[in-house]
Parts: sequence; structure tokens; C-alpha cells
Amino acid sequence: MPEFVDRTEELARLRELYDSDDAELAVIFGRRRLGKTALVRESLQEYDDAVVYQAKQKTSELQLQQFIDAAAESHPGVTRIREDWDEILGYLAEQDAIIVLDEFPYLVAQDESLPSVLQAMFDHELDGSAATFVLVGSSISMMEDAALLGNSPLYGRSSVKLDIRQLPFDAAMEFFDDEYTAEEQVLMWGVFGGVPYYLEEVLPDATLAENILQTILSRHGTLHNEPDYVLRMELTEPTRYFSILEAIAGGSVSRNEIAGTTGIDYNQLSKYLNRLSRLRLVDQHVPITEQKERSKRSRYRIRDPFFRFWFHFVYGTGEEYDELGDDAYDALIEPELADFVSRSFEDLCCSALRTLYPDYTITNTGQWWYGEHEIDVVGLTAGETLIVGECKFQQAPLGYDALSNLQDHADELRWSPQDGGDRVVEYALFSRSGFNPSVEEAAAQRDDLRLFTVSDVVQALSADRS
Ligand SMILES: Nc1ncnc2c1ncn2[C@@H]1O[C@H](COP(=O)(O)OP(=O)(O)OP(=O)(O)O)[C@@H](O)[C@H]1O
Repeated sequence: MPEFVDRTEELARLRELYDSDDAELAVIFGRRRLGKTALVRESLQEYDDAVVYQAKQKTSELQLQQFIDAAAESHPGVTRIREDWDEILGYLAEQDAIIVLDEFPYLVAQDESLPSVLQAMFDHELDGSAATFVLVGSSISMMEDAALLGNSPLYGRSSVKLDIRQLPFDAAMEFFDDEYTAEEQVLMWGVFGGVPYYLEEVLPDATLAENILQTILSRHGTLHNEPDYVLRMELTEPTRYFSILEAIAGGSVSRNEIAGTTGIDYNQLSKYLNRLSRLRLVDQHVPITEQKERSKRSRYRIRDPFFRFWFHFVYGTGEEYDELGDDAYDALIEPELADFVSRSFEDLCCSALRTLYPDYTITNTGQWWYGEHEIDVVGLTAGETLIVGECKFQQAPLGYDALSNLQDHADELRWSPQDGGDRVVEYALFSRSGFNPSVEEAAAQRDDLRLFTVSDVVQALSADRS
């Protein structure tokens, strides 16, 4: 298990606040399990006298008492202050303390005046203080109400807002021993994604199949109910959200398709999709050449690979896996897995593009589709070059038809260089299982075609950071 990986930028920003001579406020938010608490702990390595309080769901009196106990460890004078949030926090601010309120929403649930108390402090009382307040919360909706949205008391007071997301691919791979091949790494990523807690649950010395069976499919598996638990924390009426996520995971990706599959009225769908998007569960994608606000070709995707896997393979399955026992993987997962992981592979290819094509200034990467046409990987450059790629994560070599299809699709993609000149197209083929001789021959003869294996992609993603 790695000590602590990545989050370099977040750590630097927090430490900047701790070292600042002014009073500062940081707001850290993100779903459960993403590593908010671990990030704060890591950031405080060299700050012994920080006051860290992990709130629990208790009465306001008990919460305040426990906070005072935590604060007294480094600031004993706090016990002489009247037991009142305003007075206690004011005292600590005078001491220039670093004050971490982890699970801040639990405090607000018991004492809804707390955000306004902090607001008043920041507006009137903290001149001359070098204190740092760090508010951490897993419930995105409650953090929005308290600190993030325009009408919240602390809106505009924070110096730093950290929206914690899953780790990137190469950081996630640090959780595993080195023995996974590039292909296995992509499969692991496609199933477990980059949420630190999920990566910690991966059993060492076990195959992917064993891991899927024991940690996810088994009713006793540690991740068997995880998305259900996380969603119920955020949503009081989750049924419709579950149906939407299930529909998206099953391949209904446009609004029309989602409305058709779930039976939810098309006009009501926006409300639910917006909420899922604010919870960072679903992303709206548009073809790379279009603007999000204007596009009529939006597609929705579940952002996190593990949630995608769970809604695709686990949600709503009842006892099916228990009955199949160890055969469940071979019977229900394996036949679909390559196809399922191929979407994650496409994303990884997009992320690797800048490293694979270092001679170009790539301004944007993404996908493109129009009617029957679709391109898995597109890189727009600041010059005249358009990079287009086709990805295959199947266990068969990629044939010449993939190249000719890619050329046909690229012909339909409307994009012109910024200087108005003619564009030049670079073709890329990404394959898990190599290429047919005809493709290799073409690549040997043409300057505008490059072939990449899974190892090339994985290496590029690691090189990115080193
Ligand atoms: N960057 C990281 N490197 C290594 N391990 C990490 C990292 N971030 C988190 N972890 C580990 O992942 C697990 C979940 O992290 P943590 O408890 O900090 O998440 P959280 O966002 O605070 O979630 P929760 O609200 O569920 O407590 C912990 O065991 C933690 O040690």
C-alpha cells in the first residue's frame, strides 16, 4: 500500500495558506472515499499544532466539547474560554491556529448558525490574524449550501476551493505491486478507477477475476454495496437517480434514450441530470468540435469507472451472483469485460495523446460523433494538424477496415486550422492485441499513420508525470 500518492497541487495550495500572514479559508469537498481526510493529514505533516476535529453525528454540545478537547491538545488555553463556537474559534484565530473542521456538514446539521458565525468572523474579526480555517465535507449538497453557492454564508470568503476527484491513472497504479502488465493495469483501472479507498480494497496477489468476485460481486465483498451507500448519503429520494445511472451504464446515453429507458419525462430529466452532474457522478460530453451549451448531441457518462462497473454489472442483480458462486465471473463478467473497459481505454488514449505527439501543441483532446460517424480519440492542435485515432480493446488484432473507417469518419469531421489554411490529418491506431500485417505495412509506408500498443499508452501516462 503506498504511503500517500499524488495531490501535489492540492498540498501546495493548502501549505501556502498555512504559511500566509493573513486569515485564510479553504473549502475541501468531494464524495466519500476520495481521500479528503488523508489529504489534510498529509498537508499538516509539518504543522504539529494544527487543531483537527473530525465531526461525528452527535448533539451540538457534544460536538463542541469534543472540538475543545481536540483543540486543547495544542492550545490548552482554549479550556478557559466560554463554551461557545464563536468564542472558541475567535480565541484560536487570535492564536493564528490552523483549524480543520472535517465532516463540516455534521456540525452544520446540529448548529445551522455555524457558517454565519464563520462568515461574521471573516468579515469583521480576523484582521491581523494569520489563522487558517479548513472546512472539509463529503456531502456536496451540504457543502454547497454552507460555503460554495452564491447564496451561502461563506460564499466568496474562501481563498481556496478544492474539488477532490479520483486519482489519475498512473497515481492509481501506485497502489498495486509492479507485477501487473500494461493490459492488466488498464483492466484494473477500468473496473476500480482512481478512488483511493477502492484501490485499497483490491486484494494483493489476486487476479482481476478473483478481485471482482471477492470484493465486488460477493454479497460480503467490501465494495458490494458501496455506490448504494454513497448515493444514499447524498440523496433523500434516490430511486430516479439510480434508474438514470443504470440506464446510462446500460448504454442509454442521450437525453432521449435516458428518458425512453427510465420512463422519466424528458422535461424533468434536466433536474436529475444536473444534480448528478453537480455530485460529480455524471459528465455531459459533447463532440470535441462543439460547445457544451449549444450542442444537441450531448451524451451522458458515469464519471467514475467503479461506479460505471457497479451500475453496469451489479445494480439490480439480486441473488444471481450468489447462486453462480465462483462461476459468476466467467458467466457474466468476462464475456463483456473487454467491451466495457474499452471506453476507459479510449479516455486513457486521449490523456496520453500529448505525450505520444510531443511535436504538436495539442489544445484539446476528446471524442467526436455525428450521426453514424464516430472517432474515439481526437486531438486539436494550435497548428494545422488534426489528430484522429481509433481504439480497440478486443482480443483480436486490429485490421485494415479500422483504418479505412477512421479515414471515412475523419472526412466528415469539420475542423479548420486557426490560420484558415488547409488541415493535415495524422492517424493513430491503438490496439490491445496488435495489428494485421496490412496495417503494419501501411504504417511502414505512410508518415501520417502511427500504431500504438497498450504498453505505449501506459508508458506515456507514466512519463507524463516523471
Ligand atoms: N492520496 C492518497 N494516497 C494514498 N492513500 C490514500 C490517498 N488518499 C486517500 N487514501 C486512503 O484512502 C482511504 C480513504 O481516504 P479518506 O478517509 O481520507 O477519504 P475521505 O474523502 O475523507 O472519505 P470519507 O468521507 O469516507 O472518510 C484511506 O484509507 C486513505 O488512507
